[in-house]
Amino acid sequence: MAKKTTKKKTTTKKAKPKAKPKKLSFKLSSQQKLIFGSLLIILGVLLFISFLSFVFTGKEDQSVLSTFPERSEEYKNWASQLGAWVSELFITKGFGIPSFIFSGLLFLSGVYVTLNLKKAKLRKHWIWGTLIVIWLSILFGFFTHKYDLLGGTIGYEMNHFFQDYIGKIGTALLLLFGLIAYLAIRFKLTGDTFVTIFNRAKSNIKDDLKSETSETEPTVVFDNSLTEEAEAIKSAFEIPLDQPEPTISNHSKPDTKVENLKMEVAEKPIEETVEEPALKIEVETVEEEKSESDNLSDKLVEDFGQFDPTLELSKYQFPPLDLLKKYDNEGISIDQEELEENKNRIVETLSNYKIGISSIKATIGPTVTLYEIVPEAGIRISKIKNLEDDIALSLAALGIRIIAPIPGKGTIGIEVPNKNSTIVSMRSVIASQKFQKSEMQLPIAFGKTISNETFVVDLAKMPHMLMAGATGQGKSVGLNAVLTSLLYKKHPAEVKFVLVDPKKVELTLFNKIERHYLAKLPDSEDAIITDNTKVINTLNSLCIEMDNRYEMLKNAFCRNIAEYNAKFKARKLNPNDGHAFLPYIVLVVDEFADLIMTAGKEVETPIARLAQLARAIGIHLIIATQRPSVNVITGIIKANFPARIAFRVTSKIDSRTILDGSGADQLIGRGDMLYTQGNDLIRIQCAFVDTPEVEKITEFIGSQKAYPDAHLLPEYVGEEGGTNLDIDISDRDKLFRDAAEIIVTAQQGSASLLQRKLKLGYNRAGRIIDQLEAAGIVGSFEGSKARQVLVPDLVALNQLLDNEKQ
Ligand SMILES: Nc1ncnc2c1ncn2[C@@H]1O[C@H](COP(=O)(O)OP(=O)(O)OP(=O)(O)O)[C@@H](O)[C@H]1O
Repeated sequence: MAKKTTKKKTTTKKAKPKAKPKKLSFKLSSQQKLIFGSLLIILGVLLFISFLSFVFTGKEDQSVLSTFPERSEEYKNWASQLGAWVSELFITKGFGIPSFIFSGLLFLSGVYVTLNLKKAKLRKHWIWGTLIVIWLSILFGFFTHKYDLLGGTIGYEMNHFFQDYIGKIGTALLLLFGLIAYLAIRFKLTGDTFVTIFNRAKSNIKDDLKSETSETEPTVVFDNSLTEEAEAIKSAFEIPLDQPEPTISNHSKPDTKVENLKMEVAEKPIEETVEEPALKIEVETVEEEKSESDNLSDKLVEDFGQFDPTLELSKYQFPPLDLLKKYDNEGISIDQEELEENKNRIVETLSNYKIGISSIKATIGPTVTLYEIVPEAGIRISKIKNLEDDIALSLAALGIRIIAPIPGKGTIGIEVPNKNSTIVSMRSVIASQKFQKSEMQLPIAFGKTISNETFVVDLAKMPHMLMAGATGQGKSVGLNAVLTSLLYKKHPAEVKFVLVDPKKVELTLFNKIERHYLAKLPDSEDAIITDNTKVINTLNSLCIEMDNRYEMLKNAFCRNIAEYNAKFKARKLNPNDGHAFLPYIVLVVDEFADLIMTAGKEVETPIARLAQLARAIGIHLIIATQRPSVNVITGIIKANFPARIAFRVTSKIDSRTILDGSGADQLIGRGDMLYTQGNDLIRIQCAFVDTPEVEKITEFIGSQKAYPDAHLLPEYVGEEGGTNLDIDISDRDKLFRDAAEIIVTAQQGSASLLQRKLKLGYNRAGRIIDQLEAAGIVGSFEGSKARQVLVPDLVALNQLLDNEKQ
């Protein structure tokens, strides 16, 4: 049995690669490459011959060309009818003489295919070759005044086209620009290169001049008919030679003419030093080019670009904003009368308790207005905090919350619900710049804050979220807002959802995007999990996925999924070594209380494990519950879910369970919520997204091309052992003895009793019953009746179990 499980577990790990859909590729064998390559070479040569002969015989063939294909006609072209016809097409009707380049490209393609060289380079040759043909054709067309072989019809016509719009000079300049652009891109020429070339030319000219002067000097020196000036030059040259250390008297002697000449001579060595740096610059550029193509991954990126995970669904279109509804009463309207009335009442109530106010300010939000007051000096904050109920009474309003003091400000806040609340539409938050321009990994647009700002948070940073609220207060709408935000921002390749919906109706709409965005177990039919027993398998499968991902991260020397994916995109990780692009996985559980009630520890343990460890590898949990009681949100779960959202709850205790403080009980419902990520509480009006809107979005996505299947999670074989009665003692469940005691004490052999008492899932309880049957503690299965208990009391049970050990 033990062996069986390990075997199955190893298959589960291997099952992962199955999830990757294979890419379709068209590959030729080596023989096929040789055949295809040589065909291209021959075609290239034939094309060249046809073109060449067309230059000489083209005119003679003109008369018969119109009759093609006529077998009886005689053609002068060396490649006969086809040759003449193709040449006419390329040269006369096409690009003229530059068409020769096409024959060269065809030949080159043959060589590339035969020798199996890099296709990316060949592609470059074709692109550049074609551009050169066009450019040359226009250039030749520039100099001809009628259709001819040089530039072809295209060259001639394009020239006229340009000249009609920008004139002859404009066309010439355009051609020059084409040449410069080509040189700059193809040969990586820069302004510096021209400076270097210019400097080199300059120094060459100077060298020439220098040698010229040195050639003329001897004639001056040794000429017998020396003029006075030449004599002076001679003496000037001679001074340093005769006297290595010239004295001042020597310099003072010569006349001004000699001095001038001396200056010229002295300038020469200075000019020579200027030449050197120009040479140095040249050497440096050469070095740079050499060191570029060392790294394999850089080369791969250069040839194929960065890895694009969205390539398989490259035509995928994100849902447009129009699918979301616009509401009439969206904008905030200021009701001056209401503001004044509330202000007066607040001031009045406080003054009744002898609390003076030095200033008051109002910030109007979509559902609530915040009155910020600064009390007079010497007033205790706790005194105001205790007046919550009195202020609520005087304002005759529900949902009054006092924040004393407002963190980061020296004021006290009193939140009063507006008489007419405005709807925060999903459309308005999705369309906001804050959301659209966010660089977050998993951005969520929740709604608007009290100061009417769009509230966007990153789920990846949270990293898990707990959501609670009494029924009908906006939890499901909140979950839909989260999912909609991600659908508007993330490509199907980047994020996958695991949806658990015990209520069976809340998330069904997302079935339509199963093959785009959902993840499921390999052999399950529906991607959305509604059956509690399947949840346990899925959670355990996510734990395996987590372990697998950690292994991949470890092998890639990465600390988190963002680093890993960046490395994978830069082609630094080889898919043949088991690496793959990792999408984020978001697990959404719509009713957690129900799960805990039916499966207890079996659900709690993997959830806690995922919550503790999964943040780095991109698995994030969102758990919602109607009943935020301590046996649902246990200490271990709470500790690992720093981000909490509370919709309205019915009691202060519930509010404390979810937020570690009161406040959620004072909300007004309909999407009014409090958000905390550890410290401050932020009051937000959740964006409203209705079912028809979600339906439209999922339909829009669902109608597009999808992956062949939902994203498959690793297979998990649970502890369902079947009814094997020879169960080994060592294989027994850890809770076997506890279960036996419960059954014997109650004298009732039912699995549901164990489920309740031990908080077990159905599968595990059933398996323990099987083990109890094998041990002879309970009788065999009797249909709907409970099994018979064969051991009368605990003493007998202890005896039986002790005997087994011997
Ligand atoms: N953000 C919102 N803005 C305006 N109205 C809202 C908002 N959220 C919820 N509502 C209103 O409250 C109703 C109930 O919301 P929702 O179905 O989300 O509650 P729930 O907490 O999921 O309830 P249950 O637990 O019973 O499913 C909605 O039909 C809608 O009319």
